[in-house]
Amino acid sequence: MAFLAKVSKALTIAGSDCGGGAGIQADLKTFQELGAYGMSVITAVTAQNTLGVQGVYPMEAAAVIRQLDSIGEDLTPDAIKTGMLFSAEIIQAVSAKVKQYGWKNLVIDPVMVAKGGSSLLQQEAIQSLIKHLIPLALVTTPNIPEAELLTRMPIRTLHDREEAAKRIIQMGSQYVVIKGGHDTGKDGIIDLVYDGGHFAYMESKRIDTQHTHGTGCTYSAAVTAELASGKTVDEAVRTAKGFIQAAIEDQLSIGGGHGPTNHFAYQRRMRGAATGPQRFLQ
Ligand SMILES: Nc1ncnc2c1ncn2[C@@H]1O[C@H](COP(=O)(O)OP(=O)(O)OP(=O)(O)O)[C@@H](O)[C@H]1O
Ligand SMILES: Cc1ncc(COP(=O)(O)O)c(N)n1
Repeated sequence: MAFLAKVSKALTIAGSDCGGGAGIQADLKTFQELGAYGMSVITAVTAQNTLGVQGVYPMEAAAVIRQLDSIGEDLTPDAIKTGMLFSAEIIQAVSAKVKQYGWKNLVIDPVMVAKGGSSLLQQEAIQSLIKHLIPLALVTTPNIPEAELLTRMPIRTLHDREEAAKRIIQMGSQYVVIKGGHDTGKDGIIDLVYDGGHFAYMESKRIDTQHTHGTGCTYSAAVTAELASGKTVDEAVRTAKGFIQAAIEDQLSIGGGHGPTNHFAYQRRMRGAATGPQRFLQ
């Protein structure tokens, strides 16, 4: 008799990045590397590469709803993440389906603006995110500018960040991670993790590189893959930090601008680095 292997399943609801560094593509690569079966619901197609975003083509809400139903009618994700959602209409559709199917372990990466400055979320959709989606979240993972827009407060100090984290918990998310990638003031980076009870500070050294396209997508996808396999939030954010640190450190030579992170790096290190895709590049 054939042996049917059980595998954890992770779903990403996000935009496509044809250049492969961010969005759906970064998420699926990260799921695969961390052992989760990856599924995707596409909210928008973007034309982008390491030089910037050349086009944004949102899906009709009906197409997003149909994809969500195809997942919900047959497949039960063990964890879900959202990335680029683009409009209030899509956010409301996603929130309704998460509730309808009773999906748990929702990670929200509140993607708003691409590194090059292109808008990936309509301004008026921010309120929708706060009202409809964040109350369903297990973990919300804004970067500093996103946390400022969600909370409408400037974030300059660590104390400001703690205050912003409290406000995001009040919106209904069970955990919040305010990522420190945009904090230019110091040599080190601190990701602040808050569960409504106590603050944890995940510190790492800042890697001096321009190849950080898709760091937020990759980080939140790693959290999602770990939650899908039954890890706690504390365990998941720790592994995700290791995953993104390796992915930024072991730079790939791809494109002429802000290159993608290295999704192979974490597992390659785990295997002892002797084998793996990078050897073909040397
Ligand atoms: N230069 C860096 N060196 C080390 N870690 C970094 C660096 N930049 C970002 N990170 C880490 O990458 C993760 C994502 O953080 P970041 O603040 O870049 O998210 P983001 O801005 O949402 O990403 P994106 O630009 O892809 O949307 C965090 O864990 C952060 O600490
Ligand atoms: C489809 C999609 N989703 C998310 C991002 C954010 O990533 P970054 O801020 O690194 O450009 C992106 N550029 N494209």
